[in-house]
Amino acid sequence: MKRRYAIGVDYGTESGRALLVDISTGEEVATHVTRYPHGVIDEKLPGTGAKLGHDWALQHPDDYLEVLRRSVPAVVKEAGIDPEQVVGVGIDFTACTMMPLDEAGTPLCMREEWRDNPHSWVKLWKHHAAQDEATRINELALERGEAFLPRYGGKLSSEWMLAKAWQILNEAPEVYERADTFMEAADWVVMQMTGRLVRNSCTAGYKAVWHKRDGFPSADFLGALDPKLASLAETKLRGPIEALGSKAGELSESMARLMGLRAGTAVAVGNIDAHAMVPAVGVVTPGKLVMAMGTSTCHLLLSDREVHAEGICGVVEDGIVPGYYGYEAGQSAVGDIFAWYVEEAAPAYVKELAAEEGVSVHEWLERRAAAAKPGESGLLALDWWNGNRSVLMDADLSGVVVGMTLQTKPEEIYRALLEATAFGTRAIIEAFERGGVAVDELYACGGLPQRNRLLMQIYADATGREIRIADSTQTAALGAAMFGAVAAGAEAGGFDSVVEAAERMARVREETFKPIPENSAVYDRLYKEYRELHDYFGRGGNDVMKRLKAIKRGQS
Ligand SMILES: Nc1ncnc2c1ncn2[C@@H]1O[C@H](COP(=O)(O)OP(=O)(O)O)[C@@H](O)[C@H]1O
Ligand SMILES: O=C(CO)[C@H](O)[C@H](O)COP(=O)(O)O
Repeated sequence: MKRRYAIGVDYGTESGRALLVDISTGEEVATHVTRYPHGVIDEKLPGTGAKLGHDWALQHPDDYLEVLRRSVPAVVKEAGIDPEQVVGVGIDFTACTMMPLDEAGTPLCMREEWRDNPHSWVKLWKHHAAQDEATRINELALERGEAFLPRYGGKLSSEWMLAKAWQILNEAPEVYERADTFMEAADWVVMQMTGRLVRNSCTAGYKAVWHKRDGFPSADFLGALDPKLASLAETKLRGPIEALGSKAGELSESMARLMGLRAGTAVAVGNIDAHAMVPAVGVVTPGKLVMAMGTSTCHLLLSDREVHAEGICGVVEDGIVPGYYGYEAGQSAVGDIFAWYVEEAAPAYVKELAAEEGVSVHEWLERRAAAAKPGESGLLALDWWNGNRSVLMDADLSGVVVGMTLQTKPEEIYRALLEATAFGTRAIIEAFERGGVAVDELYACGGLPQRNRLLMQIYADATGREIRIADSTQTAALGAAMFGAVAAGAEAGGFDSVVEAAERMARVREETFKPIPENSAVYDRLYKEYRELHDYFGRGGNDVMKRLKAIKRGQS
């Protein structure tokens, strides 16, 4: 019998990548990355050059199609296979990455008359300019005792659909009026491939506050925010919501030509990047916390019970693996904090030495930082360079490094930043456990674990837990490919469930990172200090971060 393959397309923050996988072994046969031509649009609008506000982050929808045009044919060509052998395609995406569409499904920013309006563009997950709306949503939901609020740890994020849609209404009512629908980019790309408007239960559940039985927040609640929002759920968020693993449809003739595949190939409903990684590391049962570590980190956990606890970004039934409650928590910047240091703060001499030694600045700093012991630098940092989205859920919080002196070295600051993110993860694990959701094992995947060994050792030491690492460097794309194979179903050469797909296709490395007891002892002490700083700056002990942001925005 001919070998059978599935293609997963992973849409990250800066680029999209396609992965062609043999579905009976999980072998990753070919991969291709396309950087988004417009990247992250956070300073000025393409074309007009109009300046964007603080905390804005947009994208260009055609960049997503560019990934299908370039990367999909490239993996088929590299593998030298017949497109007939590809049984299914799945995609995963950053989320909530949303856009307004017209009746034909065209993003408003792709229409001449709307492209000058920044609100017509795709709002990327890390667009944080809707914090005012998020704060008001949370205040009203708390006041009214809305049942959905506890499922999201007591606070909805400014990154999510309601806050972003409301920001459009507040700042560009004409765009809000003109939008026929608001869609997640994941669903829009699936709609381009299949011609069907199908929303996926994962982004709907985690990012648009949709519940399997209760649906979206009520018209009464939405209308109390603003009467114009009352019909949001049944109008601009309308459309069938289908469970992960479902087939959204089949590849249309025109898209099949563009992607170099067979028309009629099964296409899975979209998924969130981090959530797709869970079955891809073989996690299909409770108690195993999967850390999807890249630009940001998402923490994902399955459980057979629903509890409501601080620190949980969302709990969604069937939201990750059917049959379980899926929990999400997360840190809105991790790799992005290290990138900030390397690009904006590391001194020129570090960059020169790294270049002389032929290593990246990250590697140079990691090597130096690894030579020190925990606590030796006298530094402690908070990991809020892009706000806090678990436990405190507040995009207006910012970064801190305490303990700097004239002797402080760049590699010490770099290490303190790595440690800060590990402490942020420990705070999340403790919040899960306080809430009654067990965390027995840790799994790490995403771009960071295989790039930075010191980081993984620090995580093991700071959490006191052994960490298993994904074997794939493309875990999200592998997970998306699995869902593509499930969308095809066993009859068409795929699988009938994601559990079956995981048995065949998932892999973790033999080597694990184990905590070193003497390091853990020091980190226990540093973590105690971290908690003090965390509560002081994050729970109202000193709101200096918010006041500084207000001054920066020119508010009184
Ligand atoms: N050696 C390294 N150590 C720590 N961070 C790194 C290293 N190399 C790259 N990074 C960070 O990894 C992040 C990208 O992670 P990746 O998983 O590839 O992307 P994404 O999250 O967008 O899918 C960037 O923020 C970058 O700063
Ligand atoms: O919110 C998220 C998932 O719920 C992700 O953090 C977001 O999609 C960005 O992912 P990445 O760090 O891989 O670019």
